[in-house]
Amino acid sequence: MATPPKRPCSGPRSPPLDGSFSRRLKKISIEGNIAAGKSTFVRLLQAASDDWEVIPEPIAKWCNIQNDSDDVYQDLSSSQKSGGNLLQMLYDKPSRWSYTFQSYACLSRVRAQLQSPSAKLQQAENPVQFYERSVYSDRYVFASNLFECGNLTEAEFSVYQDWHTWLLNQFEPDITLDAIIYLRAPPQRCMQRLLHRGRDEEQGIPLEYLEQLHFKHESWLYHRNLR
Ligand SMILES: Nc1ncnc2c1ncn2[C@@H]1O[C@H](COP(=O)(O)OP(=O)(O)OP(=O)(O)O)[C@@H](O)[C@H]1O
Ligand SMILES: Nc1nc(=O)c2ncn([C@H]3C[C@H](O)[C@@H](CO)O3)c2[nH]1
Repeated sequence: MATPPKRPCSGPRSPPLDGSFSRRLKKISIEGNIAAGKSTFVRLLQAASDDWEVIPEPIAKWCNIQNDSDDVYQDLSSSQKSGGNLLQMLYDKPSRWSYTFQSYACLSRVRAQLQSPSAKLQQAENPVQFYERSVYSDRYVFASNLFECGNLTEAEFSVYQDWHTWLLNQFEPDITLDAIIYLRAPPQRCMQRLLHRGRDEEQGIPLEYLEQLHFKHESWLYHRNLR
């Protein structure tokens, strides 16, 4: 059977944006440790200007809310509807679920970073899309940390890195960020906020994990190139 021709990668499912809008649109990710305050901060950004649009981290998708009347549930793929709570599975048994979780988290971040601006944003003079985390923290913070802790094997991490590099090359320049805002918070403070927030899946997270993630954020954002 003949191989189908390669589809153009920039926005295959969305109408093309006009060139002047694409040039004006800025893409910024908000990075930080667990419970550093990213969701709180992006909610403030959303309310601050009509020119700003927020794309939240799709945690509801990872937790698979089992409610047919819920908009988020309607948006889940059929494989995920029967897939359980991936975030819970990750925290319960990281050596089994890290590769699966990391692949799915990254896929949802690629989708998020390629999301078409809303109709309202397309009218904006200085449009900005803010993302809660990015394909970069997925790799340089979370996947890298899971590998260093032995929860991703060498083979899994190298397969992950291979398709991550390939995917980003395919979607360049649409996926490229203009800036990163890092919310720096000491791990102890993140721990207090996390316990106070009380999300079920995260109840067993030890301080040591937050310290590892803190170190990964710092070394990634201060000592490495972003690509
Ligand atoms: N600047 C702040 N000062 C004090 N408390 C805060 C601040 N920002 C957020 N919080 C509180 O800390 C908790 C965690 O905040 P939030 O959910 O915004 O973190 P997050 O970075 O989005 O977490 P996650 O990494 O899990 O997505 C919440 O209970 C929130 O109300
Ligand atoms: N392992 C791992 N990889 C990721 O890319 C990732 N992104 C977010 N998270 C976890 C942190 C919070 O508990 C919760 C909400 O941010 O989800 C992740 N965990």
